[in-house]
Amino acid sequence: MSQVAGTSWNIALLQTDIMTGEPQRNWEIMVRWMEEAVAASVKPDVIVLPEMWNTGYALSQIDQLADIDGSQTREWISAFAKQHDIHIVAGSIAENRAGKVFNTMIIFNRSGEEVGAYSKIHLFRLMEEEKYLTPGEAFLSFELDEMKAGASICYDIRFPEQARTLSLLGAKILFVAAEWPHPRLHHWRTLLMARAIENQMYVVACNRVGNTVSDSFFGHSMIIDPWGEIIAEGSEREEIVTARIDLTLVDHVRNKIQVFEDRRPELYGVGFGRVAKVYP
Ligand SMILES: O=C(O)CCC(=O)C(=O)O
Repeated sequence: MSQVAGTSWNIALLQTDIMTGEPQRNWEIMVRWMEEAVAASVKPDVIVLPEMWNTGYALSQIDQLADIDGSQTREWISAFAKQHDIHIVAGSIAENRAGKVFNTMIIFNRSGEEVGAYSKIHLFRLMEEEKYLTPGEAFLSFELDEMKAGASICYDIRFPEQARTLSLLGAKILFVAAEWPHPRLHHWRTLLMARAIENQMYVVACNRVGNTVSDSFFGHSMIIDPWGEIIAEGSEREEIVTARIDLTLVDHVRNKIQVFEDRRPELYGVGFGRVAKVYP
């Protein structure tokens, strides 16, 4: 049974494998995982899916495989959220909008209403995303149970400006969908912890597992509290990673160490900061 809306949530991260280039099969697999998550003895308030779970990194065929306007995904996920009375941060999907393909996270509330959509703004050149995908142009802050949250996709977490901007807009929790591969596990864990500590917010990150011809994805989905403590972490296999989070902890941490009051934005940013001395 859900606790008081907006203060305490049970989270379930669906740390699944993804079949490259098989959207129908991926939907069938994902719906089984979602059904397993909602049937658990502790029913989740929020379930989170990984990045590009409809197609995987089938980039050379992505314009044919991407969901047109995300309409099929929207119909399916909205119906599931409403039927099961849960919020769904639907990872991200390849979405074809007027012939351009975006890597888009879509979020639905318990009533099945879409409360936000965010297209990845930082495309990852190491996987040639910029050759096949179009970047989004805006951050996304959204609300679930009147609690402000922010959206982030994989490579985005290397850019602290995004999470900082979202927390300045009021976000108390950052949802991250990822397909983050070996050998950069150390980066994944460190960056997620840093985003939680510096912004004094929950970071809830779902990463896929499994292999493609070129990459091996390590899972290690994580739920990190605003002190930077890891309260749940996945293995390298398919599983549902769960934890209960108390969102009132965010205000407690922000009152204890007043990072947001102590910021000096007038000194930040190249061209804005005053450099006292330059050596040599
Ligand atoms: O930044 C990284 O090391 C991984 C990023 C990534 O795999 C992605 O954005 O898809």
